[in-house]
Amino acid sequence: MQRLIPTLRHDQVDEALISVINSLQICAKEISFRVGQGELAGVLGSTLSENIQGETQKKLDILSNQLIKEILLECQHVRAVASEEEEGIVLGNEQGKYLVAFDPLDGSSNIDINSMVGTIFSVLPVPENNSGDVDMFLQPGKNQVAAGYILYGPSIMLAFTTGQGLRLFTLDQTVGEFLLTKKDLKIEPETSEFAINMSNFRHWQEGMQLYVDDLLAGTSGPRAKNFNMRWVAAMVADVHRILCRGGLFAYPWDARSANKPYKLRLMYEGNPMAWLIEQAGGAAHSGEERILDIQPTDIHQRVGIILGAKHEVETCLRYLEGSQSGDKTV
Ligand SMILES: O=P(O)(O)OC[C@H]1O[C@](O)(COP(=O)(O)O)[C@@H](O)[C@@H]1O
Ligand SMILES: [Mg+2]
Ligand SMILES: [Mg+2]
Repeated sequence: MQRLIPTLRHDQVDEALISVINSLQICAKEISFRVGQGELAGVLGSTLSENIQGETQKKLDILSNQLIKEILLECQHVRAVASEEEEGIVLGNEQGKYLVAFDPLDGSSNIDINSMVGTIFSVLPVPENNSGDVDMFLQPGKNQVAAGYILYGPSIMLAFTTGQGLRLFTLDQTVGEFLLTKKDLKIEPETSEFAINMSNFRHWQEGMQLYVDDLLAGTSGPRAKNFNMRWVAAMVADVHRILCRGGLFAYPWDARSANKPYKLRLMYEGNPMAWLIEQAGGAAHSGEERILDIQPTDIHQRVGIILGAKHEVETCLRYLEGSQSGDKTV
């Protein structure tokens, strides 16, 4: 089985980018070891602090953030990093060619129940004639040069793309190497499984409510088939399931809080996941536009997310458009 770095060389990926990816691979091994040690490593539980987004930080959020930041900033090719757990960007080498945005620990609420969590990352090129500041990061997701996630589950997996298809690697813990276990992965355009936090139903737009109502109606409803539901509450794990067996994932607009109508973040959740899904032949949309086309205005900006099986995403979008145009008969 092929190791991660030789597959990148085979694909003729730029050596500087390979070096950034190698640093991310080191981070994955460090974090997975601590996740695996759990209570023994003293990493469970919350801290007294909140991140910039007002969310209580878990010990593992802080530790993972610290590890990734330190390891990436040691890489001479990293110009700056942006993290869910950092208010501003953190500068690295002025000559670095790449920017890395990351969610150090995704699915934080799963930490204390020994369930799946992950790390999500997105690598962008440093734009020419840049300000040297946060503006460098404000590029649409279609500019990404590498993106992926590490899933800390029963086995440690890396889903990864540089735009040459989607590959899955599994960490061989006996030798400490990520080995290629699936290449050119594709998602079926049709599905009969969806993932959404149903407890938010009453807060959604009418189109989303109508869409989910029709999924639940099964064979007796207009979709004329039964749909199954899954929700791991860690985007990494829900997206991983979709890559493995198809499905639709949505964290849509909701009306719970006027100044926070979306939960998930564009730069280090939406963009990397959208690219992985598109590379696998799926679709990723905000409800208003293709996620990868969104021009960010803030490194922590939030976004609606509807992604997965291409035809199912298109069907969901027709319900959203239909209800906005007053046509309820989608
Ligand atoms: O608590 P909810 O509504 O189920 O939300 C779960 C979602 O929130 C997240 O945990 C947010 O990510 P963080 O854990 O990195 O803040 C996603 O991974 C997941 O899809
Ligand atoms: Mg997250
Ligand atoms: Mg997180």
